[in-house]
Amino acid sequence: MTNEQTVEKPKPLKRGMLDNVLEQFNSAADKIDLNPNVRKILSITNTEIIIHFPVRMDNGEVEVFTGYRVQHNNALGPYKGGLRYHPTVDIDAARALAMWMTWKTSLAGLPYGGAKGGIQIDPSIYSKGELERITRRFTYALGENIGPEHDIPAPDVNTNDQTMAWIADTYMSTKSTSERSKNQHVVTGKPVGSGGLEGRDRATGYGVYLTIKFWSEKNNETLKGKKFIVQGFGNVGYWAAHFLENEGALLVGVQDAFGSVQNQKGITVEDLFNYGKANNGSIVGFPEASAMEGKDFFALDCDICIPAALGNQITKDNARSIKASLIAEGANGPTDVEGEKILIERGITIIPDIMCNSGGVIGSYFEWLQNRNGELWQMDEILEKLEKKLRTTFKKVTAYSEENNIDMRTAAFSIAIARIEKAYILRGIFP
Ligand SMILES: NC(=O)C1=CN([C@@H]2O[C@H](COP(=O)(O)OP(=O)(O)OC[C@H]3O[C@@H](n4cnc5c(N)ncnc54)[C@H](OP(=O)(O)O)[C@@H]3O)[C@@H](O)[C@H]2O)C=CC1
Ligand SMILES: O=C(O)CCC(=O)C(=O)O
Repeated sequence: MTNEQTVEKPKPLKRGMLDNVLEQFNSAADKIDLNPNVRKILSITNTEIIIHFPVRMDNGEVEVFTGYRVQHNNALGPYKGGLRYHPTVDIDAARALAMWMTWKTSLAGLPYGGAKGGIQIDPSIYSKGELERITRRFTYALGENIGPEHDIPAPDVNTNDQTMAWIADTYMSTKSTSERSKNQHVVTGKPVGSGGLEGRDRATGYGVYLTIKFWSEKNNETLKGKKFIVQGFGNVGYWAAHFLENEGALLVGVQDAFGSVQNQKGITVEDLFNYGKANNGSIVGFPEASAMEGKDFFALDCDICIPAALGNQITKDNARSIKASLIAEGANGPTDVEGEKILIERGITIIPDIMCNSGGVIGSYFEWLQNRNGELWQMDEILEKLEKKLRTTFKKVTAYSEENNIDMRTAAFSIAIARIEKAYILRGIFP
């Protein structure tokens, strides 16, 4: 008798965001023949912080949370990037998102490097008081790993101006009285009444809209009457939809974490926003639209598709069914490498995340400067400056893409990486 054992077959490894960002990086690095030493440095993160910290809950019990901050690279300036509160936050997600920040800040010509972090948590199950204590404890535990001239967090998924105000307050309270106000720019995305920038709330979505507008102008098209869908109706998705609607485009489908709705005759952005506010943040049941299966969402009939939620949403499983001719990546890493290959084969244009959603970090830079210089900027001048900066980047990326006959993502990565390479070489470290 043989002693048979059931051998479990190894499960296929699921491609993660880190695989994607590294593949995107390597593909651009090959194209520009990146200095091999710089390639080694940029392939890995500089610092990775994992913190387990205890917080007392409303019921008196103590829960231990896990927070992350990954600092990828700071060759061009202090680390910069958001904090995400979501169950999917882990070390690999933080690494990938930190790398995207490095390319994003470099591409935008900002004096920053890249970082990202957050807490592995479903914030919807905690009270506001608990979230405040969690945020303050996390900030305290991060200590001098963040700082206004060292690493400057900002909002991301499930964090907002209130979260940033708690972080700023906690961080500043660790300084001597005379030093406190000098440290306000330890975070950006703060409330306007507390060191925040007019317009930072809409900066990312405004930037998404602008890059779509620039693309239409370049192709002698107008946005009027163009149909668009948005995955994620939070900060980025809502504001992008708001500005597109103002320009005459028609929102025909929205998906959030709870469900998906569609109406080919159009969904009024403000009505959906108000419905969501009154409905615990969910769009489900919105009376001016019909519910639909989430799996069919990206196959909706439309001209423009805006993924503005999480990473890895457009993959080989749904890329063939996409009807839009333009994908504007509001989210970070929404299209995986396999999905992207299919989209490119099909002639679908992608405005890559590191350009498309860079309005947020550009707005953050303005806030940081405002705080640093003791100034107060007005909304009009801020949006104007933002547009100017994004237009410059857009022109550079499209020109590079055309000259080298490559897609916009590879062009954007190439420009971003070359700027960092130049900084290293100018310092004389790697001749
Ligand atoms: N905030 C910023 O300034 C910037 C953000 N980004 C990126 O934009 C994206 C969105 O961020 P932001 O708008 O700030 O985050 P928010 O938390 O404000 O909104 C996130 C939205 O995504 C939805 N969502 C979450 N999970 C899913 C899912 N599985 N399927 C469909 N929808 C889902 C949420 O739905 P629900 O409300 O139901 O949970 C919510 O509508 C992220 O990728 C972020 O990294 C990029 C640059 C800057
Ligand atoms: O505003 C910032 O500093 C960064 C925002 C962010 O996290 C992002 O661009 O992905």
